[in-house]
Order: sequence, then C-alpha cells, then structure tokens
Amino acid sequence: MNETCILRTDRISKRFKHAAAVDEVSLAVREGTVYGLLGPNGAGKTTLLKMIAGLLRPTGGAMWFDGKPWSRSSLEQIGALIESPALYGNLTARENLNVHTMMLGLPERRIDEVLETVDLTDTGKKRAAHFSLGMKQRLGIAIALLKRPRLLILDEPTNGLDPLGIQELRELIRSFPAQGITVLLSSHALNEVEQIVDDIGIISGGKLRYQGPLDKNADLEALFMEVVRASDRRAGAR
Ligand SMILES: Nc1ncnc2c1ncn2[C@@H]1O[C@H](COP(=O)(O)OP(=O)(O)OP(=O)(O)O)[C@@H](O)[C@H]1O
Repeated sequence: MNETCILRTDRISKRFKHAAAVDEVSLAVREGTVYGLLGPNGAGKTTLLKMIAGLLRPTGGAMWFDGKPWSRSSLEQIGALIESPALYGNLTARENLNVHTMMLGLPERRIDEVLETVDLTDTGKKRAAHFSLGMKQRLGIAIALLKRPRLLILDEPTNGLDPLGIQELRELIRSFPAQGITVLLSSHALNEVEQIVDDIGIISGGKLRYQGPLDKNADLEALFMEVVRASDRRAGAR
C-alpha cells in the first residue's frame, strides 16, 4: 500500500510491566479511506488507538502523521472517540457541544454544523442522559468532529447498538472520506466492518498479523479465523 498515508506506525510497541500489549505494529492508513482494525478481545486494539490519539505513550517504535513525525501538534488534526463518550448527562446535545467549543476556542456555528453531520439537530431540550446509545455515540462523534480532524479514530463504534443504530452509524462513517476525513476504527464485529471499511488490519496477541485492502468477494470471517488461529498456534509452539 504505497498511496499517501495520513498515518503510519513504525514498529510501535506498548509494554505494561513485562507484557507487550502492542508488539512492533506497523500500520499504514491511507488518506481518504476507512481502515478497520480487527482482532479478538485483548488483542491490543484499544491500546494501539490510544497511542495514536495521544492518550498512552508508546514504549517503542515511531509514528508518522501526514508524512511528519507524530507530535502533540498532530492531535489538532486527530479526533477520537475511545471507550464511551464523555458526556454531561444533565446537558442537551447543543450544551454538551458548547462546553467543548468554548474549551477549544471554536466559533458557535461549528455546533450546528456537527449536529447536522451526525443528524442530531432535532433533539431540542432532551438531556444526553436520556439519549439512546446510538444517539450518545453520535454525540460523542460530533464532539470529536468539532475541530475538523483529518483523522477520526473510533474504538468499537457499533458496540452495543441495535440494528438501526448500527445502520445509521455505518452510513455516517461511510460519509466521512468524502468530507476529507479518514477513519480508523476498531471492531470485532466482522459482518459490520465488512460493509464499512476499505482496508483492514488484523491484530492478535499485540501483533499485526495481516494488513491490506478488503476484497469485497473474499470471506472475511474465514480470513480472520485463519490469521488468528495461525497466530495462536505460533504462540502455543513457543
Ligand atoms: N493499563 C494497563 N495495564 C496493564 N495491562 C493492560 C493495560 N491496558 C491494557 N492492558 C492489557 O493489554 C492487552 C490488550 O488490551 P486492549 O484493551 O488494548 O485490547 P483490545 O483489543 O482493545 O480488547 P477488547 O476488544 O477486549 O477491548 C490486554 O491483555 C490487556 O489486559
């Protein structure tokens, strides 16, 4: 994959005490695509995304954003929703967004723009605590979009959503590349990912086992099982 990459990691690692949660992972996320990071529970997906989003410090390797070494200033162009969105339950969607626009020093009109993008313009006086899970996710994404990121990181975005919520989120995510936003998301729901992503990376035991464009005719589940089982066998043989 030699096209322009908005993000590259070069053998990035994160060790907690003596165990490597992420072990020399080299990701290549092409600009203008949706990249799906797949892996079983505990594979290292969240840890990897947290390093890219500046929430955890790598213990090894390097990261490149937009062709330059990753630095704190890269975060001005990286939006992230990792784990559940941090919302004020007693505030409306607009009020939640207002807190963030003030903190970021952004004009208030951004609020209307992002509400429109995530289709939450009509929630009026409803407080976030009373939102459905799908609405909370979309408000979390709206917050991440406020600063107009070029890369949006979403950790398990469809987790816990009902089929309608999943469908709405899928359409939203698919609309991002056309708006100049590259998406890097993690998931273990293969059938959902299959319909959203352009490229996939399969991670297990902290290592990237496979990376490439998703072949729409290929059986993703079979590929996933093969890659993860082979890595389990290698781990068992050690
Ligand atoms: N702060 C921490 N301290 C010690 N170990 C950690 C810490 N955070 C994660 N780990 C370990 O790192 C490994 C990878 O965890 P991580 O949450 O990144 O996986 P994941 O692929 O996101 O899993 P899931 O799909 O279950 O969320 C796990 O073995 C986990 O126990």
